Amino acid sequence: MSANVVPGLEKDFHLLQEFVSGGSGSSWMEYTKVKLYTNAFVFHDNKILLGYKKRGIGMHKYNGFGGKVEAGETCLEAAARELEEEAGIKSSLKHIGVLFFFGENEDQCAFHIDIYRGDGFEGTVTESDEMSPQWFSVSDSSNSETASHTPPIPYEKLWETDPHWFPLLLSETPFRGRADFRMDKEKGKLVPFKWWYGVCSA
Ligand SMILES: COc1nc(N)nc2c1ncn2[C@H]1C[C@H](O)[C@@H](COP(=O)(O)OP(=O)(O)OP(=O)(O)O)O1
Repeated sequence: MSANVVPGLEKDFHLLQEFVSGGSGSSWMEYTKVKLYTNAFVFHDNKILLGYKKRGIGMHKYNGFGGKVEAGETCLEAAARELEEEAGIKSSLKHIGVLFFFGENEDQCAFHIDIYRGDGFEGTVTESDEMSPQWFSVSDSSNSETASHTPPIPYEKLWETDPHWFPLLLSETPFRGRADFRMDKEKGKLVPFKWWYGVCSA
């Protein structure tokens, strides 16, 4: 296997073309286990639905709707379940990407997050214990009536590495990526120190 293969993204790595990479880290951190998660982003009428996370991982950030894949369910089933539990809606979900994420922790546990995109939805968007849903504009803000009533995507309130791959989600471009976070003792939080994102060329 090539030395440039990003650990965690071995599957179909040869089909990926680098989109963006960066950070100060020279090598990827070691992990000993991987947990499966999902994250679903619903689009409607030139808007994207994001949830303000009220508790748990990523608290106080905006994100898609998702969580752990439970035993006995597929990632797609988990994504649909989490979307309904956290936002009260159903959508026809298409797999659009994978995020492999490692944040320094004692268990050396990494996250494999399957990212889904849904265009349109059924049901009524409803706040849950975990997420407060809100629509954001994906239009060019200068010439859209929708945009004038809907705030733009709050990039500064997403996970710090999300702005790297959001253009791919918005343009429906399949992607894979990895981001490693390290504990910054002065800031008292995990901060990104190495990332790589690629687009699927086949
Ligand atoms: C860079 O790291 C991350 N980026 C993004 N965009 N999303 C991430 C990152 N790390 C985790 N996530 C996502 C993956 C999941 O959608 C949620 C976390 O799920 P949660 O812990 O809330 O899982 P649940 O099964 O819902 O948890 P409960 O047992 O509390 O219901 O964040």
